[in-house]
Order: sequence, then structure tokens, then C-alpha cells
Amino acid sequence: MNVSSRPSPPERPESGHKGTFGRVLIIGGSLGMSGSISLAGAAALRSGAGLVYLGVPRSIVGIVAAFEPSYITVPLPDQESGVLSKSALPNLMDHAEGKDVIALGPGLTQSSETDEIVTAMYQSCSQPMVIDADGLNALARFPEQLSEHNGPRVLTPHPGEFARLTGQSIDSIQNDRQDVATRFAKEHDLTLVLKGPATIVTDGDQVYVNSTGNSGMGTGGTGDVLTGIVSALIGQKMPPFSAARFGVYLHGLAGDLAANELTEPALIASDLLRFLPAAWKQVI
Ligand SMILES: NC(=O)C1=CN([C@@H]2O[C@H](COP(=O)(O)OP(=O)(O)OC[C@H]3O[C@@H](n4cnc5c(N)ncnc54)[C@H](OP(=O)(O)O)[C@@H]3O)[C@@H](O)[C@H]2O)[C@@H](O)CC1
Ligand SMILES: Nc1ncnc2c1ncn2[C@@H]1O[C@H](COP(=O)(O)OP(=O)(O)O)[C@@H](O)[C@H]1O
Ligand SMILES: [Mg+2]
Repeated sequence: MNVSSRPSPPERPESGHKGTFGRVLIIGGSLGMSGSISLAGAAALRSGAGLVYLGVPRSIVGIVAAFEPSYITVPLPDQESGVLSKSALPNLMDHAEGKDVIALGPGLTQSSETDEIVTAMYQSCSQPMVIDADGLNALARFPEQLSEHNGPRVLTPHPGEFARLTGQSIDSIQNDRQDVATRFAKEHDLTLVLKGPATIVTDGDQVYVNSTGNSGMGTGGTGDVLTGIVSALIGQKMPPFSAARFGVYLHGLAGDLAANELTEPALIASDLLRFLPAAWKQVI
């Protein structure tokens, strides 16, 4: 069923407090890719989250913390390369307890140890999870496990990541975006956000094709911002499909407002953070 109405924002009760508006845990980052997780964390804050925790390798915690004082950083054991170590897993499982949503993947990079973290959390966490970037690359190495999850899952691939997940070529995906996305979501019982111009959001039954966004958003880090936005909305108790639909709309709207002011070529991912408040103003 195609859903074409303008997506609605989450409710925000007058009497709400930071506990009401969701505890969000985002896991990722590595030496050289501290920006991705920082952008995701700041975007979650700019999207209404009550408390945002960023689980990052110990070696980059100072860099991530310096980007934005309003989120909480959780330093985790890392390998010598500045990538999360699998010894972080018990710690991560403890931190996951009591969170309303967990996001996994921005800037995580790829290693056998991060693969173990991703597959274990994907399978066992009962909370909703948003999986992006290297979280998706890890899942792509174990496609038989994609349906083995213990809670709601939202996957946010760009066409390259979706090609890895499905084993199909980017061209064949792009020629048949809506059908491939819908079949995948249905088969694995999850919500899929297939990014790019006219991003598709589907839970296997409902399908939404987004109308906001522009080519200025084809610049590193804009997808990391989307991960933070969708995670924050799920943390505010929106069902996964509604959160993904509204999040994709809001993200593109922030991009359109930013491009209007700054031009498409000059747009960078952190501009989306600055234009999110103006985007919110148009939808609430
Ligand atoms: N500041 C930071 O710390 C940042 C860190 N980042 C982190 O970097 C890590 C790697 O992530 P990544 O997405 O850059 O690499 P990757 O998955 O190999 O994708 C490229 C492949 O996908 C394709 N492709 C993409 N879009 C497409 C489209 N619309 N339509 C069609 N094709 C498309 C593209 O195709 P091609 O270039 O060949 O045309 C290519 O094959 C990850 O951890 C991420 O979080 C980034 O977030 C940036 C900011
Ligand atoms: N031409 C475009 N029109 C609309 N949206 C775009 C366009 N190019 C990229 N985007 C959006 O920008 C984001 C890019 O995400 P992604 O490729 O994961 O970036 P990164 O990993 O660098 O953060 C997606 O939300 C995508 O839909
Ligand atoms: Mg990305």
C-alpha cells in the first residue's frame, strides 16, 4: 500500500521530561571516522531525544565529546587500530539495558571483531535498532541471519550498501527500487530505508516515496545525520515505519532549507544540524 500523505511528527506532552523523550544509544566511530558518530549524536539531540549516549572506541572519545557537550560519551575498549574491540560487547549489552532505541554502525569500520558485536546485538537486543553503514556491511557477511532478530529493526542502506546486503548489482536495484525494497523488508520482517533521491521507506506492506531532499545532500555524513534523526524519533515511541517516514521527510526538508540559503554545492552534512530547527518549525 502506497502511503502518500505528509508524515506526522511525534507527540510531545507538555509535562514530558528527558526520560519521557527517549534514551538513545548510538554505537560506532573509529580512529579517522569520529565525525560520523558525532553527527548522528547531534542529529538525535536536534530531533527531540531526551538523552543521547554515544558508545565509541576509547581512543576517540575526546574528539567525539568535544564536538557537542549535550550528549554523553561512553568510552569502550578498542583494538590498536582505534576500532572497537569485541571485548566491548558485555559492556555494550549492559549499556543497552534501559535504552529505548539503539543505533549501530556509523563510522564503525569493518573487522571480524566489529562483525561479532553487530551480529550479537542484532540477534539478541529486544529494543528497536537502527542499523546503518558498517553495521549493514557486517550484516551483509551473514545474510542468512537477517531474519534472526529479537526486536524491531530499521535498516538504512544507500544503494551500494543494499547491493552488499542483497547480493544484487547497484544497477538492478536502481531499476526496480520499490519492489526490491518491499520484498526485502517483508522477507526479513523489518523496516527498510533505501536512500538516494526519492528515498523509499517500507515495512513490506506500506511504502512511502520521499519528496524532500536535493543533490546538495550527496556529501559525506548526511546519512549519519539521518541515523540520528530516525533513532531519536523511535526513542519518542514512534513505530519504526512512522519514525523512518517522518525522519526521512524531515532530513530532506532540512537539506532543502539549507540548500536554499547556502546553495547545493556548498552544503555539508553539519549544515543539516543547523537547519533542522527550521525544518521542525515547518512540521509542528
Ligand atoms: N565524517 C565521517 O566520519 C564520515 C564517515 N563515513 C563512514 O564511512 C564508512 C564508509 O561508508 P561509505 O558510505 O562512504 O562507503 P561505502 O559503503 O563503500 O559506499 C560507497 C559505495 O556505495 C555506492 N553508493 C553510495 N550512494 C549511492 C547512490 N545514491 N547511488 C548509487 N550508488 C551509491 C558507491 O557507488 P560509486 O561511488 O561506485 O558510484 C560505492 O560503491 C562508514 O562507516 C560511514 O559511516 C561516511 O558516513 C562519511 C562521513
Ligand atoms: N541527489 C540526492 N537527492 C536527494 N537526497 C540525496 C541525494 N544524494 C544523497 N541524498 C541523501 O543523502 C544521504 C546520504 O546518505 P549516505 O550515503 O549514507 O551518506 P554518508 O554515509 O556519507 O553519511 C541519504 O539520506 C540520501 O537519501
Ligand atoms: Mg552512510
